Amino acid sequence: MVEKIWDTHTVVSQPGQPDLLYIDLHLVHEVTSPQAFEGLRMAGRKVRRPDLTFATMDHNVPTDDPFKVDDPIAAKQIDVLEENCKEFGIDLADLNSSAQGIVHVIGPELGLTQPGKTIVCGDSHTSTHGAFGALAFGIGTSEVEHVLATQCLWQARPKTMRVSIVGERPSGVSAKDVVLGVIAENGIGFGTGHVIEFTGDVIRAMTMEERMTVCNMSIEAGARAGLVAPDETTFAYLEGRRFVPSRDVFETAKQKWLTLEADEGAIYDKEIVFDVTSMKEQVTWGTNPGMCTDIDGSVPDPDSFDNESAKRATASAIAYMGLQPRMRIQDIEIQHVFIGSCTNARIEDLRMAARVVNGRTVKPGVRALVVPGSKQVKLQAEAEGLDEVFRMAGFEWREPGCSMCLAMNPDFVPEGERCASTSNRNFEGRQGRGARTHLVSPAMAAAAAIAGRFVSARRMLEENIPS
Ligand SMILES: CC(C)[C@H](C(=O)O)[C@@H](O)C(=O)O
Ligand code: SF4
Repeated sequence: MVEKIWDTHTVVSQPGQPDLLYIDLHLVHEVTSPQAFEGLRMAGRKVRRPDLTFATMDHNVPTDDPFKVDDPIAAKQIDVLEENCKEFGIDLADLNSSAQGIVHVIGPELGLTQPGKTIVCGDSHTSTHGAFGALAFGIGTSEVEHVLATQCLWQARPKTMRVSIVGERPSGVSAKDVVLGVIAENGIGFGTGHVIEFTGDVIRAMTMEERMTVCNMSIEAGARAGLVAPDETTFAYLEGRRFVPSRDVFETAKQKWLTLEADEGAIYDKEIVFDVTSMKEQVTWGTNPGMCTDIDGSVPDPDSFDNESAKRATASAIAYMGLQPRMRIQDIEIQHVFIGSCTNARIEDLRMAARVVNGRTVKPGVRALVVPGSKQVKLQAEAEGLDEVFRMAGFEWREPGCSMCLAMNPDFVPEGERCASTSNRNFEGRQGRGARTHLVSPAMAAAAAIAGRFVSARRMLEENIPS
C-alpha cells in the first residue's frame, strides 16, 4: 500500500537520494508554522497551493475560555497564524469557526483526509490520518516551509511493516488497549524507519474512530506512519463530508481507493502478528507508552530483569512515577483525569466514557476534565446529552483543544500529582513539570475518575458497581 501511494506521488527519484514527493494535503497549526511562514515572506515566496493547505489552532488554546489567552507566546502564535492565513490565502478554522479543533480530529471530520492522499503536518501525530489509507506523516518546521513553497517534500523511501491484529477482541478491550498492548509487547522502537500497515480481522472490524486511535499511536512505536487499507467502513464515514466529492465522483473515487489495498503476496520488510484474544484493559505504569500492563497486573520489579539497562530504565521510571515495585495497578490512586487529545477525544470516545460515568460521581478530590477533540464533537456530544452526564458526575466540560495532553496551555497536572489520561505520551514532564501520567482508554479514565484509582471499566459496567 505504501509503495503504491509512494510511486504515484514521486516527482523526482534518483539513486541513492531521497525522493521528491507531491503532497496532496498540508495541515497547519499555530506552533510549528510561524517560522515557516516567516521564511516564505523573507524569500518573497507565495504558498504554492493554498487550496491544498488547511489550518487550525489547537495546542495553545485555553479550553475554559479560548478567547482569553494570558500566555504571551501562545497569544502571539494564535494571532500570527491568523495573520499568516489571511496574507497567504489559507483556509483557517479559527476560534470562531464551527470547524475548529485538534488538527488530527478535524482533518477526517471535514473529509479533508482521504484514501491514497499524501498528507503532512508539522506534528508527529499526523499518522492518525493513515486510518483512511492515506500516507500521513509529521514533518519539521523547515519542511513545513518547503511544502508551503513547493507543495513537494524530499523524503527517503520508508521500510514497510505489516502488523496483523488477530483473534477475538474481548469485551471492554478498546482500540487504545489494543495499540498499547502491541507497543508493550514489541517495544517502543519496533516501528523505527518503517511505515506500519495494520491489517487483520480485528482492524477490519474496527470503526474509523478506532482505527484512528491505533494509527495515532503508531508514532509511539517509532514508526514513520501507520495506515489501514480503505474499505466500506472508510467510505461510509467519508460520504457526505464537506470536502469529500459528491455522488458520481465519489463512486469513481471509491473504485480507485479500493485498488490501494496491498496486492496478494505483497512482501514487507518486517511482519508482526498480535493476538488480542487474552487481552484485558491496559494501564501504563512508566514513562514511555511501552511501560504498560493490564488492570490486573502490577508495577514490575527492576530486579526481575537480567538486562542492566532494562533494570535501570525500570527503576528510574518507577522513581519518577512515585510508585513501588510489585505494587498492584489497582492500588494506584489518581488526582486528575483527562479525557481528551487526538488519540481519544472523538464522539465514540466520549460515548464510551459517558456510559461508564452515567449515574455515578467523580471521587471527591479528583479533578476530571472532558475536552472534546473539536467543535463538531462538542456539539454532537451536547446534542446527545453527554455533557450533562459528565457535568452531573462532577466532570468539567471544556472547549476543544490539545489541553492537558501537553502542558502548552493553562491545563496541566501539578508537580508530583498523578493523572489517568487518554492521550498518547507519558514522558517525564509531558503534562506539566514533575507530572505523572498513566495512559488509558476513555472508559478506563472514566472509571478511574469515579473510583479515584485504577479499576476495570468493564467490571464497573458489567457488575453495575455504583460509585
Ligand atoms: C507541538 C507539536 C510539535 C507536537 C508534535 O509534533 O507531536 C505535539 O503535538 C505533541 O504531541 O507533542
Ligand atoms: S492532542 Fe496531544 S498529541 Fe495530539 S496534536 Fe495535540 S498535543 Fe499533539
